[in-house]
Amino acid sequence: MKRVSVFGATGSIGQNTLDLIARNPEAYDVVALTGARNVAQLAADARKVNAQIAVTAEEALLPDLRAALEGSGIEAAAGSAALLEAADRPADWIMSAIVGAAGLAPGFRALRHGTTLALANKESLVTAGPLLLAEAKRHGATILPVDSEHSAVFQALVGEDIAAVERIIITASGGGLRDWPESALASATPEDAGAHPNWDMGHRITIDSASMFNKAMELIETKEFFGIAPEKIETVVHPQSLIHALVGYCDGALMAHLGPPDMRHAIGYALHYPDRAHLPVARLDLAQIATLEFHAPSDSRYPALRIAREVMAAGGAHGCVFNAAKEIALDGFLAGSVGFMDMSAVVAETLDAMSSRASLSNAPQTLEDVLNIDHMARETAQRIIEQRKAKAP
Ligand SMILES: NC(=O)C1=CN([C@@H]2O[C@H](COP(=O)(O)OP(=O)(O)OC[C@H]3O[C@@H](n4cnc5c(N)ncnc54)[C@H](OP(=O)(O)O)[C@@H]3O)[C@@H](O)[C@H]2O)C=CC1
Ligand SMILES: CC(=O)[C@@H](O)[C@H](O)COP(=O)(O)O
Ligand SMILES: [Mn+2]
Repeated sequence: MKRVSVFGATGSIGQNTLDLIARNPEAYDVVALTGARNVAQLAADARKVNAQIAVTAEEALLPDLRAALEGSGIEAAAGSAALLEAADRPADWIMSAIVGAAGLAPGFRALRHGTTLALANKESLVTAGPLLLAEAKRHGATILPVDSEHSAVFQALVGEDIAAVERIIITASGGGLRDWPESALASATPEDAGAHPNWDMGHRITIDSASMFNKAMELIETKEFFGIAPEKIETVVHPQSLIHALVGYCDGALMAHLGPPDMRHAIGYALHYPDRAHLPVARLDLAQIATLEFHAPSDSRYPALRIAREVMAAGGAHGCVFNAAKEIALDGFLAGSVGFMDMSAVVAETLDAMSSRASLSNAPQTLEDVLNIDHMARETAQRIIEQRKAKAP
């Protein structure tokens, strides 16, 4: 039996992962499930898959989790130390699907044990890519990409020499506001931006799709994970989200990965890797689809893409600042204190402010370094939001 743990089990990726695991219960021994606020779901899933332990990130919710697990024999725990302890529990395969930089430390910890880390948490690579990959190498651990575009690239690279890659193209749906006139975007609300045209995902990544911060993160994720020069990484708007990525080789061949917009494909690929197994995803009917469209993303509509290019060029700790500032700007948007188009301004101003205060040119050497820079960037972004509010008419 494969010993598996799911971090972020109550979220969109976590639920899709558990769907695959629950379809084949005799194949898996579930070690740990983690969540945060949704302890009812966490406890129900822990019972369903007979997990050893359920952990909520929210210490105050431990009594609720204990009550929900009463009589099951399943351990309950809470808080950040408990998340790390869960990552220390022996497992062959661990899904990293906590949202935000909060997912970095548990995933990083799990690598110590030489496990296979299925990485949905893109923030880990944006924030600390080189450190994470080095930690995996040090301990003989494997990181498998789960983000749909990166899983697609990974699959298009099987049997190929990375040196023969001329370009990588990751596709973008254009997000929930793609049909809005650009002049109206400034007034978009979280509700407007929170409906994705193709994918059913968590609220934060759905809004990041609308602003293209999701694609901006994915450009950086591509650079970090595949070690490809930024100028070889492109994005193209593809409204159907059926081609997830393409890899272009030096002979002009372009290998595309197609599939329905269902994350159980990328999760299942990582779960069964290096084998392929039957997965319960729809099969594409190309004659029915008939048309696949593509167009270049507009620079003025999606400033996040330009910022990501600057971050990739600058390297060092800029990705960490970029992600932290983006998380704070998104919090502000959700709270109504930052406009939709102002999120990119907050991120750009935070990068400017941090560059003048401290040298970001060196890659962080330890997890503590990363967490310190992340903390500083969050404070800086928060201050910039306050200053912008004070200046607003
Ligand atoms: N959804 C998708 O299809 C895709 C997602 N990703 C990436 O995967 C990750 C997860 O995304 P998604 O599943 O959509 O997100 P969701 O918001 O649906 O789920 C997030 C999960 O993280 C938990 N969580 C939230 N905050 C914390 C915290 N501070 N500490 C510990 N756990 C926490 C949540 O718990 P609770 O709900 O109990 O509060 C939940 O289990 C993100 O990094 C995202 O960018 C990548 C590609 C596709
Ligand atoms: C499913 C997945 O991988 C998401 O990251 C997806 O890419 C979001 O869609 P867009 O960012 O293309 O709108
Ligand atoms: Mn993606």
